[in-house]
Amino acid sequence: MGKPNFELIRHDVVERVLLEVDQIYHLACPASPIHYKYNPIKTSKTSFLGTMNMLGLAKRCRARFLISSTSEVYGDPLQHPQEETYWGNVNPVGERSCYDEGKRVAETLTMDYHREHGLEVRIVRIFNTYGPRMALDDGRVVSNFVAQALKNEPLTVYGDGTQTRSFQFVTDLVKGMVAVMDGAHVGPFNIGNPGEFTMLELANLVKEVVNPKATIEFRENTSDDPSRRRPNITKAKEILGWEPKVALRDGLAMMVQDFKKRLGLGA
Ligand SMILES: O=c1ccn([C@@H]2O[C@H](COP(=O)(O)OP(=O)(O)O[C@H]3OC[C@@H](O)[C@H](O)[C@H]3O)[C@@H](O)[C@H]2O)c(=O)[nH]1
Repeated sequence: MGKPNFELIRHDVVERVLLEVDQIYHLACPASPIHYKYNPIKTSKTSFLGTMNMLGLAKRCRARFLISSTSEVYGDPLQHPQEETYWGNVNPVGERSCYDEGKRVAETLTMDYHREHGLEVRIVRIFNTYGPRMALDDGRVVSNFVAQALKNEPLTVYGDGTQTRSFQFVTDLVKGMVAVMDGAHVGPFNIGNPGEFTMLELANLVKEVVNPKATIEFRENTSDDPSRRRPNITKAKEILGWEPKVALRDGLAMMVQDFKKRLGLGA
């Protein structure tokens, strides 16, 4: 921002756009379950038509194209931890499938442009990510718990809290994506932090780091919630020399500073 060669354009990727570019990081899509389920047909359109439009743009400019895919392509995984070679266990007719199947077809389109048109493409599968500047109403678990703990509200644990996730700090993700884009391999690459936690463990860690007086409230879980998730990152480590550096406890502390400011609680 403010740099002479920087241009910010607000545009819906579902509509075509003519730009001159060398590289495309195609990240456009709601990623929080409450947001992608809010308008599921639009989520599918964004994943399919949006990706097709961005691939068309990459083809016209001969630009290198990176698709931000997701750990959700593995669905409720029967393999644990998940390797890139795993084809996944996704419900095609469930409430999450607009996103899961949307990202799966986005990967398919990406590979077809690569095979049919020789386009240079890269695929990253992003695992749960958190960090400063997340929307306060994002709805994903880490930002929910941090905001709730700061506001002295109960931490809302969905289901019995035994489901697991592996959380990566945003700066690790950005470094991973750039390493994939600048590297020589198409992927797919899992980009995530293998440190795995149950939601109850996460709630207790947030209590410890943010507010020891916070309480926990159990809520009904959402449908098709994956029971466990953890990336195998051997491929990214060996091929790209990338691995995450920020531990959950340290990442949470950095997030708290930012959330405090934005909630008007003083840093
Ligand atoms: O307040 C909450 C929110 C969520 N949860 C639970 O926490 C777990 C994680 O839920 P989130 O909504 O943060 O994220 P999910 O893992 O379901 O989906 C995410 O996965 C990977 C990314 O690609 C996507 O950004 C997103 O779809 C789930 O088991 C959910 O039930 C809570 O216990 N309490």
